[in-house]
Amino acid sequence: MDTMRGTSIEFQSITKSFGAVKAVSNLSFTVEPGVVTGFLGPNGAGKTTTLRMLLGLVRPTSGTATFAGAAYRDLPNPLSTVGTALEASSFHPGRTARNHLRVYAAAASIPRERVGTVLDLVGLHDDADRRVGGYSLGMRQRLGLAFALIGDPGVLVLDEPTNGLDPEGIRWMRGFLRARAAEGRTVLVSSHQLSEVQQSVDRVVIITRGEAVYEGSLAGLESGARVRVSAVDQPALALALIAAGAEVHPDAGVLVATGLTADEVGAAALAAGIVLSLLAPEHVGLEEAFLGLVGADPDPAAQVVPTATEEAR
Ligand SMILES: Nc1ncnc2c1ncn2[C@@H]1O[C@H](COP(=O)(O)OP(=O)(O)OP(=O)(O)O)[C@@H](O)[C@H]1O
Repeated sequence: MDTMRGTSIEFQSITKSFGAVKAVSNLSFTVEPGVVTGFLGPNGAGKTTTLRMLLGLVRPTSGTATFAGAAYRDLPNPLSTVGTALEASSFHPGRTARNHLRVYAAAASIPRERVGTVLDLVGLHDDADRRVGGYSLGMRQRLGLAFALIGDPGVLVLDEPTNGLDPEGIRWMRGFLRARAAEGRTVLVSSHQLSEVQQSVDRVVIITRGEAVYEGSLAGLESGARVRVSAVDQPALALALIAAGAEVHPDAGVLVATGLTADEVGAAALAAGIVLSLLAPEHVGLEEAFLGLVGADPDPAAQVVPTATEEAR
């Protein structure tokens, strides 16, 4: 089904400082329609600030965030172009989901029938006439999605939609996001936990401390990992790999190179006339690759005493 074509989202050198705090620093990436893009980073990385700039809620210090070239405030029909999930806490506990949505639809001149359609879409049909105060967190998240969809927008921008969901809720969200992307919509979803979105997303943009550290497929995140390599003349090998753009550190008598594929490591050694005695790409799990990028150590014991490099960051 390709009934709805979302626009692309473009972030160009977007930067936001709050006084001395640089929340987002020179961030550039594009989000395409038809796929789910994960926007990942640890707490405080700058995800919410970036999304708020996109939605015109925070003014960038510099740079732009646009929908096919138009800033949010310049969209002729924002609700039918971009849907955003409201914070679960912003619902009035004494009112029903249907009532919330009807008020919202009326205010935006959206036909009343659309309320039933979105309640069905998010699976809240049977609970639509209950007070929101009695809703579980998962039901509130679904209500947030119903709001996002009310104007039938081509773009969905969702801040941490899986936050606090149980595994069943996460599984449901995965199917929901994938279905919206399969309809041709642009889906951008933020999370601080890779594991919560890894089966929902096609592409990821990873930021930490306001800066992008990875943009691409999940497979690329996993494979762009580490290569164990060795030669008789280890110092010459290290120099050749560093010159080719790798980061290199010794480990158990061999070198561990990051930033190059095994093929690139082999080619760099060959070009320098170095005969290798070992060339082994190392399998790194997704979570470990993610944590490696965002600066956390997957081994909790290793976090107790920060290393010199961590302190220097
Ligand atoms: N209004 C503000 N005033 C001052 N500092 C702010 C403001 N909003 C965000 N920050 C700071 O900017 C940085 C990025 O925050 P942001 O909320 O964008 O991160 P995040 O990636 O969304 O984190 P989380 O996953 O915890 O929501 C943090 O250091 C935060 O303290």
